[in-house]
Amino acid sequence: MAEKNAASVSGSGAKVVADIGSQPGLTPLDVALRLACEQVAVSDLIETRDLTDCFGAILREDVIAAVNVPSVDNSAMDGYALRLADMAALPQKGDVTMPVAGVSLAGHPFAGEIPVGRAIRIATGAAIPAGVDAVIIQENVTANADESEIRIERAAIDRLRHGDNIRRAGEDVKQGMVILPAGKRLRPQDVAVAAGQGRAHLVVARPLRVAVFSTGDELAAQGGELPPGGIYDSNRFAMIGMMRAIGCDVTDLGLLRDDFTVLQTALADAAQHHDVILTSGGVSVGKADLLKPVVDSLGEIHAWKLAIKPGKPLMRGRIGDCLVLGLPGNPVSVMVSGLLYAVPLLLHMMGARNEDRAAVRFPVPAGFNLKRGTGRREWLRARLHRNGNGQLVALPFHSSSSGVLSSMVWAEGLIELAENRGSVQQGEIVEYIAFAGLQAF
Ligand SMILES: Nc1nc2c(c(=O)[nH]1)N[C@H]1C(S)=C(S)[C@@H](COP(=O)(O)OP(=O)(O)OC[C@H]3O[C@@H](n4cnc5c(N)ncnc54)[C@H](O)[C@@H]3O)O[C@H]1N2
Ligand code: MOO
Repeated sequence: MAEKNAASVSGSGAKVVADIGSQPGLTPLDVALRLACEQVAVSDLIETRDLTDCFGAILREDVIAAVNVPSVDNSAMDGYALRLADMAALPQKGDVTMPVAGVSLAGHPFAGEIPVGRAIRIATGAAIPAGVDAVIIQENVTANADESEIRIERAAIDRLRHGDNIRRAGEDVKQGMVILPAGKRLRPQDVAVAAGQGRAHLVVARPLRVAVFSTGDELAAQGGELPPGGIYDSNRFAMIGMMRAIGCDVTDLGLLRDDFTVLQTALADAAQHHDVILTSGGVSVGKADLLKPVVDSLGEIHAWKLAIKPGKPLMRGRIGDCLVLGLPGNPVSVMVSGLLYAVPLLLHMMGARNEDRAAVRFPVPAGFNLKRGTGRREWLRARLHRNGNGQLVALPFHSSSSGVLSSMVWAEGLIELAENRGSVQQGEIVEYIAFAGLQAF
């Protein structure tokens, strides 16, 4: 029956039915993210920032080149600017000598046209005088003591071609072109290219205000005693780190007990002052898993349970205008669902372009065997390893438990196994996602 294989996700009155293959009740990640991006609006909050504060921000304007870069033809090397016609007029055998008519330095151009039969001493970045066809590097030239005359090696003359060592105006950036499109997450080179246009400010997304807290009666705060059976809260730090890495303005709301009223009061208050609430724990089906009923009592639940491993019980809801993301409590689940669901969704809210969210993924042979059923997309904590034949293979951590946070410390990336992927045999190709390619690392 079609119903059995369909996940139904309701939100804002909309009912969406997704085909989820062999995991009834679970929504595949791609579907869940697409629905979330449709239902959660791109924030219209933008701000103008000094260039030096723009690193990592999401650009919210198209940056159009105001000037050509370089602004004029200039020399790529230190040497001598020449006319090719003069070279042709010289004796065609042996080294040649030529008088030097002047100097062109960066910021101090030679005025006027190059005189016939003469060279101009030129520095890297200096404007090419009118009439010049090529620059010969100084290593191929010997100047006399007062640099009034040069001797040019024959081999260098024979090699010289029109345009040699000349960088043309607009060769790098042409005036009028979109040099940075809106939605780009600004890396050092992006900010630098804007600086090259003389821009002192850019319009970027205002950081989302994200409230973060961990839930669970077993949790203890750092610096305090660890009660019997207790566990120090680690998830909050993983969440804060991931949110800061994508430029969010994070409020650390600490630990909350598994108590309906405590959670309700804290969430209601946080929703007033934040764009997003990000929590860990309490989203599964246990007696103390109160997050869903609490969010339901204050707003709406839009999605629950994804066809992913780890991270299955992830919840998305809303309290007023505040997005609520309830990540599952297991420490690896927090990180994996945070990196692959929360981070892309929040980047979408800040206006990031799709392409910028693509992780660095590449196919690698498996260096392992794995028995596996199908249904959920799964990520194994992994590393790349060069085997005895010099071949790069992906190796998973020895435990796939979502409680083993140290596996994330060991790992340098994730092996992704698609929903319909069966068992893996050594040597078969698997998808590897490098942490370095994920936005929050
Ligand atoms: N009967 C079922 N039980 C469970 C299911 C299920 O479908 N049926 N799903 C499992 C999956 S998958 C996950 S993931 C967990 C998630 O449950 P919760 O979100 O309710 O998380 P908790 O129960 O609160 O905690 C799970 C685990 O993680 C530890 N934890 C929690 N918070 C932190 C923290 N801040 N720092 C460090 N460690 C934390 C907690 O002590 C638990 O060990 O549910 C499964 N159960
Ligand atoms: O997300 Mo749960 O961690 O699939 O174990």
